[in-house]
Amino acid sequence: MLHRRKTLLDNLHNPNFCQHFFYRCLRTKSSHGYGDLCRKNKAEKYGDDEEEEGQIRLFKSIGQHLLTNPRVLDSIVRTSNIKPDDTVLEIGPGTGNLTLKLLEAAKSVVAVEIDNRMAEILRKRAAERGFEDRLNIVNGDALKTVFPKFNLVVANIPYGISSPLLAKLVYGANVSPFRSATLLLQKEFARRLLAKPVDSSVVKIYPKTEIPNVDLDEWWAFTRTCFSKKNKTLGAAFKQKRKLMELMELYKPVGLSEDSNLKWREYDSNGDGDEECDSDDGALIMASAF
Ligand SMILES: C[S@@+](CC[C@H](N)C(=O)[O-])C[C@H]1O[C@@H](n2cnc3c(N)ncnc32)[C@H](O)[C@@H]1O
Repeated sequence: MLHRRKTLLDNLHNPNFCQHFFYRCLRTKSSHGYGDLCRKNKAEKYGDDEEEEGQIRLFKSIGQHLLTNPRVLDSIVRTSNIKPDDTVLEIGPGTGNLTLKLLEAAKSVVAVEIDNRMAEILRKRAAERGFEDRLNIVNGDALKTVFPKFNLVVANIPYGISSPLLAKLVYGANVSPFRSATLLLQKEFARRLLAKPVDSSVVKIYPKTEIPNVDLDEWWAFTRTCFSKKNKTLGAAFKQKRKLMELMELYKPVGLSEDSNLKWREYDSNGDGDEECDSDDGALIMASAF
């Protein structure tokens, strides 16, 4: 299992690994002409940050921004390099603007959508185009659902779950190996993921062929400890006594000597107190370090 998970690791720092593409005009107003479904119930469920777009209510709290620019949609599909025998996983298909394009190119599409209004619209649109037999709609939370088999990922993913979703794709148990993942990300997230300024928010991730010889659980604990506070450099983190003690705890099983323990303690310049944990940054660093 560990071996299989490691084959999914992405070298996101390698310039040949990630490609950046267009970023302007990625999100435009939608006008699907579908009815205003379940407005009251959804507003209660997702909070009051709804926004009317066309005739369907969108909820910013679950990242509902629909992509309607055909040029952008076509570019994403081109970038994905879909082959006729591919099964594509799309997370957050919304009303299906991208899904229908994917279905034109792929053998089949697995679409995981949390909002049953969107899932219904997608189902209807796919049936109108005769695609229903090649579309598997999973109506549920992508973070909790076990994905059916797929071999390629293409998605305009919901911003709010970008980090845990990426971690699930890369490290998740029961996640199929995939050839690449073409993801439309929030620009700020793409910048953090690649650890450099970006002028695009579409990234293409390729699974790594060489597997780093590390224990992923140890690595995860290490990165969480190092990057547990937003906007703090490693240098600043390592000056904290509490942080050093956490690292010492992590290293105990591999037999760090007492001497090095003492040396580390000498770096404790101010030893300030407790910190909040930002697992989002931890997950990102964990993914990008490979
Ligand atoms: C940025 S929109 C993209 C919609 C569509 N793919 C497009 O490009 O027009 C994100 C979609 O993800 C869905 N979504 C949000 N959170 C989700 C989750 N946890 N699991 C599955 N889908 C989710 C939203 O309902 C929304 O349809």
